[in-house]
Amino acid sequence: MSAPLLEVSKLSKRYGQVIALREVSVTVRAGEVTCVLGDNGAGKSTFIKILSGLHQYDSGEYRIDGEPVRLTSPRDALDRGIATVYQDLAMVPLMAVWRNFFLGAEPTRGIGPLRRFDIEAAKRITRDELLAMGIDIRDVEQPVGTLSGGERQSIAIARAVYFGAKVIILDEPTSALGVRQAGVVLNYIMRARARGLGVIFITHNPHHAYPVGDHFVVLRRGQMIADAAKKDMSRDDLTRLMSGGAELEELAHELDRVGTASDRPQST
Ligand SMILES: Nc1ncnc2c1ncn2[C@@H]1O[C@H](COP(=O)(O)OP(=O)(O)OP(=O)(O)O)[C@@H](O)[C@H]1O
Repeated sequence: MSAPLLEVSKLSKRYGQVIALREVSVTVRAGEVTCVLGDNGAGKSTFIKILSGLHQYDSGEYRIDGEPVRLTSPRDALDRGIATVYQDLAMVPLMAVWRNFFLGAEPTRGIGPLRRFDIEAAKRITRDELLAMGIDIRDVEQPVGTLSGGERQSIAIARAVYFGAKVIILDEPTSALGVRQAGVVLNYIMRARARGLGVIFITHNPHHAYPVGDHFVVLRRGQMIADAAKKDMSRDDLTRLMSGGAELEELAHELDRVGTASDRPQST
């Protein structure tokens, strides 16, 4: 079997006294969706930042195509085919869909001083690429801000695919969306997978993760509390793991609150 596209093993990271990640191991293969689930403070953002080259890890190993790497910037990650689609999507709402698609990487025509942005090519490529992902935008001249959240997420995914990503990391792509729009995005995740990409889907929602995931990793307070292939984990197991986490967090918070209240001097 060929080397996984991306593999981290026993990755740890601390911020001062806070252990944000403790020995986290995740493997991503071509044509697979790996879901990383966790509630607030589980370490999801830290995990994304390390994979995308924004943060360094303290210990463990990070391999891309089997080769150990120490990424120094998001550019470095992109050059190795690791693209991260953040919640804010890095799009300009007032600009047309096609302009956003090519933001910062415009196709040019001609050479030397005659080199110029090839608008027609950009529009055509945008239309074709979106269609290939099953996204039927009526008009690529439409400002991105007029599209639905699900459509915007899908365009960001299509853009990453077009620009050569082998692995896409999706940062809570469905969390701000209603059920229908979330369904739209989950559909594009399946399409990216069908095109042979490795997908890391970060979410706190087991109902969004389960239908599209091949593998599930659950983080709680920086630690892996579950790591299983779909055949070894039912939807109920995953939901239970996540709701258990939320309950525990809430309980800890409540205990802190009660503890603080009982420390206060009693008024007479
Ligand atoms: N720059 C930082 N300095 C200190 N502590 C940090 C920093 N970034 C994150 N942490 C802590 O590390 C832990 C993990 O945080 P992280 O943001 O990765 O979790 P998360 O799963 O993304 O949570 P959320 O869903 O709330 O964003 C938390 O306890 C957080 O307070």
